[in-house]
Amino acid sequence: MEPGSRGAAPGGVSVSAVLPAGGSGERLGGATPKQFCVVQGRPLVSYAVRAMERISWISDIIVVVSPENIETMKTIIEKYGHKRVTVVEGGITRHRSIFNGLKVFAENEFSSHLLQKPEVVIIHDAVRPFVEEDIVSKVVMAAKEHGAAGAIRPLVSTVIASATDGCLDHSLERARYRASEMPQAFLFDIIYEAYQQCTDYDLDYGTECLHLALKYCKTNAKLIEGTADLWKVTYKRDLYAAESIIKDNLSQQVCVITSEKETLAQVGFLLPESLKSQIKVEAISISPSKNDSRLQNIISGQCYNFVCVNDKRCAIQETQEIVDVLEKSNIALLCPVVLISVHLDISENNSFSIGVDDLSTMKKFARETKKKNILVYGLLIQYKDPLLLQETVNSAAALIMALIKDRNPELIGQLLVA
Ligand SMILES: Nc1ccn([C@@H]2O[C@H](COP(=O)(O)OP(=O)(O)OP(=O)(O)O)[C@@H](O)[C@H]2O)c(=O)n1
Ligand SMILES: O=P(O)(O)OC[C@@H](O)[C@@H](O)[C@@H](O)CO
Repeated sequence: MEPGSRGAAPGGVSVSAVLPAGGSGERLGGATPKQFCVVQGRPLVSYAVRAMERISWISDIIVVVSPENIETMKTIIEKYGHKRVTVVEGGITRHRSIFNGLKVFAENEFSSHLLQKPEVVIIHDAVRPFVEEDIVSKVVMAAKEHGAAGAIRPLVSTVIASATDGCLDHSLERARYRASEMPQAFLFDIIYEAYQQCTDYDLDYGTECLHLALKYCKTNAKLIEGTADLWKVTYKRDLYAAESIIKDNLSQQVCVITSEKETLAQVGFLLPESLKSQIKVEAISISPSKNDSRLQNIISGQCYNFVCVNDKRCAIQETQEIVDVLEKSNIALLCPVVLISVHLDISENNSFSIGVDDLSTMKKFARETKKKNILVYGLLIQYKDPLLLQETVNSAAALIMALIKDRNPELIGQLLVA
């Protein structure tokens, strides 16, 4: 559902979310706090915001950032068209940031306008980009019933306690314990009351919101088994892992576009067949016009990869028409789209030649299109002997999959040869 339209919250409760994003990311290193590190062209925080936006029954999304990042966050919201988002100033610790995020519903000193207090408030670290509606709904429903709820995951390592001499004192039976993850959710009044009663020690050294609800409101949170992708980006390896998962999510489907021309029909059939063993393929035979319903449906289905098979030496015109359709659809606003322009040379003597001018035209076109977050690559399929057609098409399919999976902006405008 598009952000902005309201759906029915689970159990009919009003729900809002607080995303703490005010940290400095010391453990990850680098000058940029991890929530603002760019992954596939977009800051990490934008993924968590988008995940909450997609949940239509979340009324307000509060992003809590450090004072020096307020403007950065507002720019991100503007650039990526995020809706229902309010930016609030964070504190020197995560608990203090979360508390500030909650205050915007209770005290109007923290925001230019007092937001409607929700019955249930979700708290979700902004550096946990992979959160789906299902787990959020389960946690919210459990919080409505129990007062508090949180996602948990099995421990990977055993928890041990060290003695003062630095040696093992004891270890915990791993099966009895779980890792506390996010999202968490609370009846607003419970978690707000808990934060109001917090000592400075709690606010400065605590790491667990569920504990605050228990300590100050005698509320035993309901624990909900979460999915493996709820992990938090903490170290550099986590950022690499997040990028890899996002690329994989973008590489699930490809649309192969060929025209009805006879010269293209064979490759236009063989190429999708060769790709089908590696990726979901939508093959359409059209001259891409702006209002072709099949192309529009494929784009609406969140397809981020397109292959355009042409028989012209430098088919920028056809590719430009697809770029126009993609740009109009806004699909590249949040994630880069891969567009591979396949040039077919099946002439007897391979007279088809791509000159320096063609290559520089393609590079120039690709550089311009990159500004629209569309990555254009060239691929030449040439063969003389019809018996080599299938082998050449298989090689082309392998190159197409490599370009889709890698989504490397440094290779835009280059011409690969199958
Ligand atoms: N003063 C703080 C500290 C942390 N957070 C947020 O709380 C979430 C989880 O905290 P953590 O992973 O510890 O983030 P950092 O504190 O930035 O990491 P580090 O401890 O490595 O500095 C992050 O989204 C972080 O931005 C926050 O809002 N305000
Ligand atoms: O301790 P950190 O600041 O790294 O991250 C906060 C985590 O402790 C927290 O997100 C979960 O344990 C759930 O409370």
